[in-house]
Amino acid sequence: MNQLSVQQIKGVGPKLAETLEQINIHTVEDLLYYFPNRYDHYEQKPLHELIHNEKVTIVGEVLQEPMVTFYGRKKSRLTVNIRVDGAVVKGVMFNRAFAKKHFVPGETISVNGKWDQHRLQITIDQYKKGSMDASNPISPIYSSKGDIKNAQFQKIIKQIIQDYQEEISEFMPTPFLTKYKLPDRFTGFSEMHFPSSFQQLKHAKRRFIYEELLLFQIKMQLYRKRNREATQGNAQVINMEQVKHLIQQFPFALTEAQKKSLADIFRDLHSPYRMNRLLQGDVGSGKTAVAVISLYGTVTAGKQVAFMVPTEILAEQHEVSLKELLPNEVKIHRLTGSIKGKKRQQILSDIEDGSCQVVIGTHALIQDDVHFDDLAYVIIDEQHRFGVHQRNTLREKGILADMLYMTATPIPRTLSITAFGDMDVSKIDEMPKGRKPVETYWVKQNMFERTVNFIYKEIKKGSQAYIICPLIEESDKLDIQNALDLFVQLQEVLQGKATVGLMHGRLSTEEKEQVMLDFASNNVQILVSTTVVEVGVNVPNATVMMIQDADRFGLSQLHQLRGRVGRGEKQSYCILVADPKGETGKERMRIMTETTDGFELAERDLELRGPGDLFGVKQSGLPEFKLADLVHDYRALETARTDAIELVEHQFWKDADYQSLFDYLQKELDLDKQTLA
Ligand SMILES: Nc1ncnc2c1ncn2[C@@H]1O[C@H](COP(=O)(O)OP(=O)(O)OP(=O)(O)O)[C@@H](O)[C@H]1O
Repeated sequence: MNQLSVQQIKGVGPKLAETLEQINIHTVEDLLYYFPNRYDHYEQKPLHELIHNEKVTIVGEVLQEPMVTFYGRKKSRLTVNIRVDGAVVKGVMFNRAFAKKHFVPGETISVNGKWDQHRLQITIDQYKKGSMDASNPISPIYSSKGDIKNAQFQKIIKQIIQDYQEEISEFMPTPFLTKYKLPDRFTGFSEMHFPSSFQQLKHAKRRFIYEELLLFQIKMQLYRKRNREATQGNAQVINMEQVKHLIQQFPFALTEAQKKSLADIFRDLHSPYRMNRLLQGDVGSGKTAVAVISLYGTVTAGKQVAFMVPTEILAEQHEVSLKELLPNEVKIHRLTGSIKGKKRQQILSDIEDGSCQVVIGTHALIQDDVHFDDLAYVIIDEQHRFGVHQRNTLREKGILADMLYMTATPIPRTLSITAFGDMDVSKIDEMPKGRKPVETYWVKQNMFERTVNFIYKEIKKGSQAYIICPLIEESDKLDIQNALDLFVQLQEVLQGKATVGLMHGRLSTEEKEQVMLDFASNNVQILVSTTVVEVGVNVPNATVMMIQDADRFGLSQLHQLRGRVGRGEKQSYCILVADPKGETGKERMRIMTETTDGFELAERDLELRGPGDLFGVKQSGLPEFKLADLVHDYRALETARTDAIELVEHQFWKDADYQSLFDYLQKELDLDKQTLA
């Protein structure tokens, strides 16, 4: 039935079909899943029960001809008096002067709009001659994408529900429908589009939310199964003696959590299955150390490693630490977008002939002209910035290497089982010994001088500081302290006392490199920067992180920034400079001063801002659900996941009762039973 094209629907001509195609509706099923984005409620209530400022419906008699006044260019205001229950209500409608003819004195009219109780006035959105259809008071409103009017949508969908009842077959397993008291598919669709009551609408929504999450989770579990089982021949022969030797040479002893993660990774690297693992750990917990040790394993197996990071700064920084930590004979190259010409050619050729064992770089690593000789291990740092799409690019390129994704962003469980449901997870849930929690203070803008004095005192003790600003240059629109201004100002104030550096995204690669080197070697004591230092930058001697206009950042981002300090043994400080106007801004500042636990912050951020903002849904490749909401439908998500795991473990595709579910999934997944068996 989902194959049925919209053109086959009665009343849909080629032109309408084309418009539907433009908004990505090709089949009858697409239309059925095009749920209303809200519902208007035309329930009539007595005047005294109407609530001020709410949308209401009023039915009454038009008292006299409406009055229309014109003002400005093309603007108009229509006023009409309507008699309701013996009272007179004033109806006001803007810029629809043509509607005057529909308001005929003595006739009944129904109007819908915002109610002003004090003036007994309604701002009319919709009107209809005669009484409202009392039999169907809940009316679906579709988002008016394209040129299709709401009434048209209603008509087509009504038609489908009438004509295709037989074809709308159920694919959800009956035991689940019974267990969760969910309506069947046909009832679900008809209640979603034309609810008989809000209660029924609620059940229909529950059904489709669960359906959406269950299908998604089954896909994840199937991917996971397929990845684990269908990619044999990946076993690496690692020289663990050499790896142990490297660990002994490290400047510190590994934490238990690091050791455990390493054990997980080495188990995967040794195994014939392809690793698909997420390494999660709060900022500064020592993920990079784990990555370095594990990649050395692959080097000892005589194979190549690609280490992908989100920014050029990080690529440089990691290159330096890799060269420091790994034995001299390991050949390491850095490949980023800004490396061009002969140098690039040389690097590409070293990668292709296998003489270079470790390549560290940005997206440039997955470009078409990069060919590896024997790539066996890919590490991707700051996972959410690459997202599912790029993960798939690697997969599509036929790269069957073992994969490790690292993220410092503590991912709330709801998100991790959604975005990373197809992966195994290792967590570093312990900080290296001797770390002191960063002390966080929230100060107002007018305390700037005191804060700078504080920073100066820290610098006299030999430490360093970051000052982060949201924008590079002054903007007319936003009254934000900007990096350039602040840089100039500080240079003046601290002349002869401290060196100040400036870092932002518009500097050339060489300039950025130089500034970072100067900061890393303490030639620059204060680094004024935009958020380019947000992820991964590691200068353990820095003890102050001051963030200007801190209320403009989300909690997770503030936490990332704060994570740039407190990376050594000295006490570190984070100073949030902000005069937030709204409650959410104030709340964020308070939360930051109360906890340094990344997971708690991420959960709070999710509550305050929603999953889209936290990760930037588009870039992150987080699935965009039609109905399900990752915050509110948390329970349904957990249930769906448990059910999906169970279904896949029990090989539901072999069970006759689950055939329709399998058939439904198969179309999208391109899976056949042989590969699954
Ligand atoms: N076990 C350990 N004991 C002491 N210091 C450690 C340990 N592991 C890592 N470090 C040091 O802690 C700092 C942070 O480590 P690393 O950069 O590996 O963390 P990370 O988790 O990658 O951080 P981020 O997420 O912020 O990039 C580094 O200076 C590193 O040398």
